[in-house]
Amino acid sequence: MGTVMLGTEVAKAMKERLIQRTEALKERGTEPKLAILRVGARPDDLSYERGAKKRMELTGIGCQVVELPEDVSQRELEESLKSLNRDSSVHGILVLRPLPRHLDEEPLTRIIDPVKDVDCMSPVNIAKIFSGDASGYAPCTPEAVMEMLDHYGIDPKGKKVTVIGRSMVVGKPLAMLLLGRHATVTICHTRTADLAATCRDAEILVAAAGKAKMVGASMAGEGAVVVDVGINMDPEGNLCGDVDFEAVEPKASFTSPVPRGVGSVTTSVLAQHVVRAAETLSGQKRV
Ligand SMILES: Nc1nc(=O)c2c([nH]1)NC[C@@H]1CN(c3ccc(C(=O)N[C@@H](CCC(=O)O)C(=O)O)cc3)C=[N+]21
Repeated sequence: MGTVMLGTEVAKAMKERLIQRTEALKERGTEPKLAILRVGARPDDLSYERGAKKRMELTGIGCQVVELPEDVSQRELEESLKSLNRDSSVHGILVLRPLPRHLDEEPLTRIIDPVKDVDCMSPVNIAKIFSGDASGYAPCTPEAVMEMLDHYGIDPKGKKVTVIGRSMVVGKPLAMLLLGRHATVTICHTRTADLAATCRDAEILVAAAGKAKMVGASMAGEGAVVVDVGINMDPEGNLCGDVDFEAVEPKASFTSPVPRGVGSVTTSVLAQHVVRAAETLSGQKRV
């Protein structure tokens, strides 16, 4: 029986540090604030927004929601983002994605101020993550995986790590963050020849494929660390991960569940990025 890695433990450890930084900002006259830009009302967006608002409140960070109608025009959406860029009371901007199909995300990635881009939409931040420039912001979910590994004392250095999934939101940035910590990273995807063997060979396995319970016991090595990043709905409509937790947990040394795993750390990383942006924008850069 290994250790179950709970997001609440990680979030609790991060919270105290974040409150101190937020208080220090307020003492110097800066009220850190996140703006969430939402188009329409997708259940996934609303769920994340609720968690983000609650987390900001717990850490003393302001949170403003800008809700635009589902049929908003591209021009209006871009104008809305530009006004958040210009608003000096806003330090972090989160554009909930994916956007409705009639909208083009690409121009937004170039409009958003990279210093306020706390969820890594901008090519500037993507390039920084690629080049290992710590002044950039990684997407919150991959950074939540790193926070979880650190909290449980799992050092990726020199470890064989397999990441299932190569999305720009999780798989690819996560591989870069792991590489930055000297892991030996293999990225698996739909064209990988022998997925099960590649997963079994990993000392740390991260599932970010978006396929409910695709990782069974035959895909986890004995004593491996298994991190589940999946956010799926099972046939009964409950949130579930990419990992079959019951089958894998008995073999693994550490396992993160869904819900109550990485997902519940993501908003703490978001809060950390807003605080860092406020420190940068108010000239109170941390040493
Ligand atoms: N730019 C952008 N970045 C995102 O990161 C992003 C997004 N847009 N759009 C929506 C999706 C969805 N998403 C979730 C993350 C965590 C939980 C989460 O906290 N899940 C809890 C359970 C919550 C529950 O039970 O409802 C858990 O895993 O323990 C949910 C949803 C991030 N998203």
